[in-house]
Amino acid sequence: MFLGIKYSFKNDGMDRVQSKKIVILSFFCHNGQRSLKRRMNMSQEADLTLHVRYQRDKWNERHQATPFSLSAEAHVELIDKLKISEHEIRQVYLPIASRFVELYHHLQQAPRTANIPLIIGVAGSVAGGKSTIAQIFHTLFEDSLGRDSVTIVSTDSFLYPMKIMTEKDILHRKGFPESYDMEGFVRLLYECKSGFSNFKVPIYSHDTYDILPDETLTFTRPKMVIVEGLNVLQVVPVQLDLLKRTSWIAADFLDISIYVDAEEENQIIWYLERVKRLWKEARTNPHSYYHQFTSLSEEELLNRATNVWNEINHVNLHNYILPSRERADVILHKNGDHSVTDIYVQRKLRI
Ligand SMILES: Nc1ncnc2c1ncn2[C@@H]1O[C@H](COP(=O)(O)OP(=O)(O)OP(=O)(O)O)[C@@H](O)[C@H]1O
Ligand SMILES: CC(C)(CO)[C@@H](O)C(=O)NCCC(=O)O
Repeated sequence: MFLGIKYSFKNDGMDRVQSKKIVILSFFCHNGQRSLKRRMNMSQEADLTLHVRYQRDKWNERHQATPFSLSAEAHVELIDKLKISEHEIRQVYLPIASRFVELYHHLQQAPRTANIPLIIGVAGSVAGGKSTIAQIFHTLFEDSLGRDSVTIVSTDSFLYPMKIMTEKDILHRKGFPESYDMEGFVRLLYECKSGFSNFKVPIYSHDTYDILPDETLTFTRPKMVIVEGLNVLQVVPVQLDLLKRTSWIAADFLDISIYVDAEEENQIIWYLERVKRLWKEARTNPHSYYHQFTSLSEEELLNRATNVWNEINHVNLHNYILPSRERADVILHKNGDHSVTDIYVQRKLRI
């Protein structure tokens, strides 16, 4: 095992990031800029000039004067249910969410973009916190735009079912580009941006480790769509039936993208915590993929999961996920306790 990481690995609190490409609204820029180069190795430096880094205290100074409201329902959802601190919501997520909502309203005013959903991509590592951050934004957006106006789609919905992955002999590459129906995913984004009304996507379950055979997510006329997944910013060109001459990637259809970043040591801890939770729940659920491991001791389970991380998720992180980070408009770097320490924003205005 090249990492040799044990479950007891502690967060060392270090942060690092790099990046590239265009962005958003003026409020993100100027204050608190600092070169990232000091923190990067040589091979990454070429891309660093495209992002501006805001350390958390600078970010807070910048946004503390702006009044942001949070309804009682959103408060319950975020603070009581998701267990995100009010501090974190007010200081980090609300300022970003309110600008995305402004952008949505702005686009609604132009006939060309009216009634077309805003699509926000959330990328990052396995167990890095993508779906939690997608959930935070979902709650904040619906607080402004109304209930059932925002949909989260996970790209895991486009993983090939386990049966097909077994036939193709790619189970050991689950989460790698070839394990997804990328054409299906990109087609969904294309249809959202073309003004289609009704959508239907498969559902993936971490419990069964597979696509659920009889369930689908349906949604109609969303105002915003949050697509979260480790491959949202990857360059996997596909051709669509209606637009045969051009190759498309998912990022072609995103209005804004966020990369959720953290030290790998922390990601492994979060991953192992999730595996342990699924394993405990599997004791009373024979349908769970983790039921087959309930005879293992906790140490055996965590050793097995560490191997899975090292052999699959670590390789995926370094070969395919991290190389897409530079493409993100906003990079949120999290500490071991999930608090955001740095916000990196692309300099170029996208829209
Ligand atoms: N901001 C946060 N505050 C507290 N806990 C969090 C936060 N973000 C994530 N977590 C915890 O970290 C773990 C992984 O988070 P999450 O499921 O959101 O990751 P993910 O990137 O969507 O994973 P995957 O893509 O593999 O499904 C979960 O146990 C979640 O509860
Ligand atoms: C479903 C994905 C690909 C992403 O969420 C991931 O959780 C996964 O299952 N990776 C394969 C290796 C593993 O963690 O079991």
